[in-house]
Amino acid sequence: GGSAGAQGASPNARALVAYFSRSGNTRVIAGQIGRARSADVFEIEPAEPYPADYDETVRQAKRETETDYEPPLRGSVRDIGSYDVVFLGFPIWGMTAPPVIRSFLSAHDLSGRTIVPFVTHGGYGLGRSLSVVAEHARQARIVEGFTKQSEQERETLSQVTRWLGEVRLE
Ligand SMILES: Cc1cc2nc3c(=O)[nH]c(=O)nc-3n(C[C@H](O)[C@H](O)[C@H](O)COP(=O)(O)O)c2cc1C
Repeated sequence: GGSAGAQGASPNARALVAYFSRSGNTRVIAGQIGRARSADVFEIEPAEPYPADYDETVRQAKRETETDYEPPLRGSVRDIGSYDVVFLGFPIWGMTAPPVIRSFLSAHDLSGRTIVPFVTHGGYGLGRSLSVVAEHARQARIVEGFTKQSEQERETLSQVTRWLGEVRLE
């Protein structure tokens, strides 16, 4: 509805939390928003899951971003038009939004809706991500969101690998 949409994230607006997360940092924030605002929560997932291996995922994501590929989604939001506000969460992948975020925005008409981005990154900032969101949701209003520097899976993995090389079993 137009008037509720114009109020942005007012308490009466019907809100959806839609997020993508690989290692869980963004998922924690999504859950908190969902509980605090009694909002529906939708996890954006590719139809074909990314590899468990981190480096393979980095390579695949790089390829997909370079070719503007929009991976098919596992599911979509029923009746997206019933939401006034969409809290849209994702991690930064290769200095931009992950490919599935472009898929999500292409598959859901957010005209006249308010998008509130929440973004986690490993220390290199938001990159191009917010312009990519704007380019794929041209008729939506995008308001200032939330950003947090979070754990890097790569760093955790290398610490664990180092430790496993030294662990004393007796
Ligand atoms: C494929 C991939 C690419 C990444 N690229 C970046 C990057 O360009 N800049 C950055 O700051 N962090 C980068 N990161 C780190 C994540 O943005 C960061 O750890 C984020 O909090 C992960 O969120 P998640 O736990 O919700 O998946 C990357 C992580 C992955 C898996």
